[in-house]
Amino acid sequence: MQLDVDISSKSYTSANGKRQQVIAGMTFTLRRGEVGVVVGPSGCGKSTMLRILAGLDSDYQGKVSQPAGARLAMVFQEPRLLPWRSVEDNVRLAAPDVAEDRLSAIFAVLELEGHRSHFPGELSLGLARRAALARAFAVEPDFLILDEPLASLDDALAARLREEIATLVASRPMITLLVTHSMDDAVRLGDRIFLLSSRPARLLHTVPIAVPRAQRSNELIAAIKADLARLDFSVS
Ligand SMILES: Nc1ncnc2c1ncn2[C@@H]1O[C@H](COP(=O)(O)OP(=O)(O)OP(=O)(O)O)[C@@H](O)[C@H]1O
Repeated sequence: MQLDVDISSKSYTSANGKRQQVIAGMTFTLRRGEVGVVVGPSGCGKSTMLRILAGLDSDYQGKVSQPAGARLAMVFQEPRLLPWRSVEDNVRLAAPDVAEDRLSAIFAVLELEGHRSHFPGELSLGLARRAALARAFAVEPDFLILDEPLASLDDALAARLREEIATLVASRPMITLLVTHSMDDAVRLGDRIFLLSSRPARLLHTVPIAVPRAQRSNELIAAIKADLARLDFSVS
């Protein structure tokens, strides 16, 4: 089971009728069990790429082969929860067949047990993100897409949520693709890092990280980040 991506071009037509190219070339493969992390400057076309990979946008040049029969879950930048449903109902509606013990395990990992009956309007951004993640994992996806799941959280909460994502990713073999602005998140979570250029996005470097996630010491992470800093690449 693998995801094959070969996008040669993607353009939008703006309100004034001008065509704007957003993606200029991206070819990569992700296999089952792998976490791919996409890093690129703001506005370069990352969310656009994720929408294409999720099958939400077919207006591009190239070819994307999702794994046959793969169940997809996507967590958007803004947690899209149904406001009139509790956290637990949001999850159950997306995953009506989820087993009780699996549901409890997911809520426990994400520290949501005490929030099952809360409504989205009562949640902080961090909690809402975790609820959206719980919903994605309850679906038991084969292909998981996460669009900046740790953005605008404070450092301590982002670090905890990153650990929680790593635990969940380890709990089932799937293809995971995550977008982030943080090289630290990329090096801590990724098996392969895809570094994109500014708009129109082009894949500049693919950086594999061979050491298993659980064995990455702070020293190793710092060394990999130092190596990455030597590449011709900037996220700003
Ligand atoms: N539906 C659309 N119609 C026209 N232009 C769009 C549309 N969606 C995105 N764009 C433009 O495409 C470019 C890339 O947007 P996209 O959201 O993919 O970037 P991004 O890398 O995810 O940005 P960020 O890091 O800020 O989240 C931007 O210039 C944006 O304005």
